[in-house]
Parts: sequence; C-alpha cells; structure tokens
Amino acid sequence: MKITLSFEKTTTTDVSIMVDALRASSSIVLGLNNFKEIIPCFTPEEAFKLGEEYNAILAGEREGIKIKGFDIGNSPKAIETYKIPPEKKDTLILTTSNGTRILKDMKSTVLVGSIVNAEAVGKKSIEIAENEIDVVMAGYKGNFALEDFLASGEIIYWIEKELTDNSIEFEISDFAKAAILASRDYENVKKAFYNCNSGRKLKKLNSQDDVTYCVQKNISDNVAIYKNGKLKVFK
Ligand SMILES: O=C(O)[C@H](CS(=O)(=O)O)OP(=O)(O)O
Ligand SMILES: [Mg+2]
Repeated sequence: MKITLSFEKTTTTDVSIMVDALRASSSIVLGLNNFKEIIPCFTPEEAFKLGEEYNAILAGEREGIKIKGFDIGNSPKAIETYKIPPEKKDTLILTTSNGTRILKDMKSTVLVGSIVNAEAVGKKSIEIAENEIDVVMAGYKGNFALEDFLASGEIIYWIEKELTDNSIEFEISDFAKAAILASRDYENVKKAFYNCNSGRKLKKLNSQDDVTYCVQKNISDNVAIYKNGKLKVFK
C-alpha cells in the first residue's frame, strides 16, 4: 500500500481523504449526525438553487462569516445541533471557501477526514483502497494551512498503525512521515490550532469555540464518502 500526502489536488485515482480541519471537514463529519446527506457546492447562487430543489437547509461561509440568507454558517457544532424545521428535508447544502471547493475535481473514491474522525477514516480507507491512499490537505485559498497538515498527520498515523497491526506491506512518502511526526504531541497540536492563521481568524470572528470543537481527537466514527455529488456516512 502506498500512502502519500498532497495539497489541493489528489495524485491518485484509488482512495483520497480530503482534510479541511478548520472547518469544512469537521462540519461534514459531525453534520452527518444531524443530516442524512450533505451536498457540497461552489457558489452561494448554486446553494440557493439546490436549497429550493431539495427543500434543504443552507450552510456556509465566505471570509468565515455566514452567507446572507443562509440558515447556518460553517460551524460544526451549529450544523450538528441545528433543529431542522418539520417542513424541511434533512439535506444540507454546504458551500465553504476551501473544503467544498477541493472536492469538485476529485476522480478517486473520496472520504472526508479530520482530527475528529482520524482513526475511523484511516481504518476505512485501508478497507477500500486497492493499493494507494492519498491524504489531501485543502489549505487556505491556495496556501498551506498548518491545521490541515496536523490533522492529516493524525490520520496517517492511524493508517500506518492499522497497516502495521495487520502486517500489510506499505510505503509512506517523506512528506506524509513529516506530518505524522508533527502531529504526535497533542498539546502542541492544540496550541497550533488556536495560533495558526485560520485559528486566529476564527478567534477574531468570535468563533473560537469552533476551534475547540474541531481539535477534539476521535470523537466520531463517521466516515463521509463523496459520491454522485453527495456526502453520506459510509457504512
Ligand atoms: O469557514 C472556515 O473555517 C473556512 C474559511 S475561513 O478560514 O474561516 O475564512 O472555510 P473552510 O472551507 O472550512 O476552510
Ligand atoms: Mg479550512
């Protein structure tokens, strides 16, 4: 099994894991506790159209702030605890600056991962991959994002552990190994989540609670799979 780490675009047609730790991946993984399906889309206009078509709830942000006319921002906790009105379907339309955009061009089997489901997504990726798993950091508008690197390291740590425990031969790229090493000290990981660009930006927007929520390790067994334009829990 070959394990790699990439930025924005995947290098495989086998299995990719999209990682946008602050906050899209966490919103998707935890949002699936409340919504049966999440439809990621790329513009607010598209979201409004899909919202009507599916009689769905709208969530998303631009510059970290809830989009005008939307029901929820890109807050994992707000999405997870949102009370769906009886006249609406339990479908969520989600548009964010980075994570949902990254999903668009992936031709592989795509799972969604973060710190909150690192063990679950790591193990599931091994079950379904033929010979390659590529962990893909979403980043921030074309730039490297520290939180995605650290969350990817946590996921790859679990992939390596599972492969070792099951005596499956593997090869991990040096970039992926670097992410594992960087992610081992959990206290430092937490500090980094609060002090990275996205963490500081969310603090300024009074959304630091979301950082606290997103940095919790393995609180969910949900593995989201992106298929036919929809994200659902992969069973
Ligand atoms: O809402 C988010 O957390 C980010 C955008 S920003 O960093 O707050 O501007 O979007 P995401 O697609 O989850 O990276
Ligand atoms: Mg992000």
